[in-house]
Amino acid sequence: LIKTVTGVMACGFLFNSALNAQEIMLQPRPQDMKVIGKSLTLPEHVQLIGADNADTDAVNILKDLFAGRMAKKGFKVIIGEKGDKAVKKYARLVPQKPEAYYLSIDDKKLVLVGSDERGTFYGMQTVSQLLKEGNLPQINITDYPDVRYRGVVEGFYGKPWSYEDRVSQLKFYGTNKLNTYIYGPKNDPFHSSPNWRKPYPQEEAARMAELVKLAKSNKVDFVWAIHPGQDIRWNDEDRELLLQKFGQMYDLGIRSFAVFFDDISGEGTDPLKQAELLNYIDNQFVKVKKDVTPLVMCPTEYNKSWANLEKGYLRTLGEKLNPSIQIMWTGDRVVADIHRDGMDWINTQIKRPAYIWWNFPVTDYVRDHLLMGPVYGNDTDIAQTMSGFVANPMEHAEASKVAIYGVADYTWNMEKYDPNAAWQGSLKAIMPTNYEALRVFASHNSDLGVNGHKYRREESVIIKPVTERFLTAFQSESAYPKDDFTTLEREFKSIVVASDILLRSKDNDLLIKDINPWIKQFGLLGQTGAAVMDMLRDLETSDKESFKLDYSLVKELKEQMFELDATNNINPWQPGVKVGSLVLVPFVNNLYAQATERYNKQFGENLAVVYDYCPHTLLSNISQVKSLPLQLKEKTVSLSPSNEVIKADKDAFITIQLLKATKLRSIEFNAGKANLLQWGELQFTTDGENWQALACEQDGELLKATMGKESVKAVRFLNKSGVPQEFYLRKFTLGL
Ligand SMILES: CC1=[NH+][C@H]2[C@@H](O1)O[C@H](CO)[C@@H](O)[C@@H]2O
Repeated sequence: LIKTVTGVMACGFLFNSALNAQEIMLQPRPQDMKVIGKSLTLPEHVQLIGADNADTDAVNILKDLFAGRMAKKGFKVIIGEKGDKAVKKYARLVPQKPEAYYLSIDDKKLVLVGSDERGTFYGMQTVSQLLKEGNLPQINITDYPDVRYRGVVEGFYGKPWSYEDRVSQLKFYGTNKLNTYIYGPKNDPFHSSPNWRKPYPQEEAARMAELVKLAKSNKVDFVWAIHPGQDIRWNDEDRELLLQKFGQMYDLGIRSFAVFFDDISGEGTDPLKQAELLNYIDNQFVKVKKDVTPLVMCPTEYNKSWANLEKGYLRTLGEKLNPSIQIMWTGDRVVADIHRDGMDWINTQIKRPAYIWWNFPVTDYVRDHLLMGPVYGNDTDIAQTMSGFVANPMEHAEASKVAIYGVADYTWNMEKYDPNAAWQGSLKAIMPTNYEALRVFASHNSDLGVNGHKYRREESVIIKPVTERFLTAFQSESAYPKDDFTTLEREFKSIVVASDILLRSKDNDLLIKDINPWIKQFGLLGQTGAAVMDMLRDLETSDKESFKLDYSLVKELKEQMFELDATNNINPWQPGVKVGSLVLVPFVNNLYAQATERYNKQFGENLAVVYDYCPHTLLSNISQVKSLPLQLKEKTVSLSPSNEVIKADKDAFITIQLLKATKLRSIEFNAGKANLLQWGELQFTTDGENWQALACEQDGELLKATMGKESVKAVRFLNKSGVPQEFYLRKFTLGL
């Protein structure tokens, strides 16, 4: 033993057990990594070489990592960018690509060479991850990003992120090698019409300048976007006002700019005018300033389902826009995964690689849901077809990190992207201690529910087949498999435990505070499910008394869930707090109803059988509308509003049809247009056949029908102008 220890001590290190490449999980996954020897303990003394010329942010991280170990002589740490003298010997090993690096660690030295400053910084992020275990693997890494611009576009409707949110985000991007943050919150009045013309108030401007500085030290381009299209006038005055605003943002430190023309109607949608304005900005501002990155724009036709090829909007932009201007694209639809054929199509139209705006995990059209599942569904052989890939997140910043982490892995090394590995890594990153509780929560909160974009995600993947098999068995009166019963019961109990742990977790206060209502709702769902399983056990043992108790408990818990849903996250779009909506909630509701029916039959009782679903129907011939969900509350049925511009052809209609004719308390409709009644009409029918106009009073853009005494079977809004119309679907609500 002595000999062995003496042997390894010879080179001044204690060798730990050799890690093999698989055990070393790095985020994002590097392009090429080779373990070349056993891990080393941290050297006592570290001798820095090249630090004066190397990237400052990288050197700062290095000094933190090896704090207290700096010395004149010792383990060599050689750091620099290609071209620096200190790393001359290794320069040829660094890939000739932006943000690339070469990292080599052996028992004598650590060498880190960046193809540029970002490369060195990213290499240092990797060193920081390698040191996490408190030792140094002997390793060779050659690494670089697949996609040029990678990150996030804060481009959603709803409550913009807070300053604290953004600070946490920018640091997260630095750690995960994301280099782009596009600031474009739809509800920031100084981003969008009409106040895009105005400078930020002093206080807000100062905060923005702070964020820009933080972005810089995390190697993130802070891209400030403007959204002028809804009221821009194509004249010199507005053009100069826009340049002035960019100038003010430049003075705050902004060096990257974007112009969004999405979700607008009217004059601002003219592609020729848009191109002229953008080229003017490019020539008079971007090219003149010299330190500003290429201009980014979001087109009005930002997805293939809205492309009007005869009008040639996209082709015009492709032909007219300066080649360096990046054109954003959400894919085949507003919310869609990105595929090769779609990329080939758009790149041909716009004569450049598209800059992807991926509308995930944004939930501004399903605000009652959280999307915390894996990032998956995008092709992994399309890195060369895009210039950028930014994700549009939820208004819940911390919760969005699950998806952002996945996007960081996907865009850095696309071919080797593994959705599940990235998903687990993200959960560990945002909640290191209570990872398991968060995994349970996130695995059942990943689908959107029924929505206008028809975009769905997997949810409760492991337990889904068990619930289906179990329910089928129960319905067919055959004995359900005992181990399925146990599996389900355990799942519901693990949900209760996970919820309790998360509510008290100290891992990530921002996250727990932000999604608190969903965690509470999740705990109630777990309790409800466990109580329904108890009802089944009572049926098995013919224990009437216990059954009635468990039945009442479930009824009470469901009312608590309803109450929590009705009093949290209230908003005019999709209010409330939904959890496990794809698999667990329908399963629990169905089983509860079926067990009650079984009980009534078995004991000749008549406990109320409650099914939860919306019995009313939405009918429409507008493709953007017909898949929207109806929301049923105690006293109202509403159509889920939409953020986009609705294009309604002549004779377009939107109908809410009730299960049976009912006297209505109120009918309200808001299309975001004051001139609505010039081209549209609110109508009702008592028999589903004959329609009559509703007398309405107009309060701004809101239409309120005066109610008659008839029982109404359906209400519809009709475009009776004989020509296509554009409007917003802000509200369509019937008071029952
Ligand atoms: C490019 C684009 N603009 C809109 C649209 O996509 O839909 C997103 C999801 O609703 C919304 O957040 C965004 O502001």
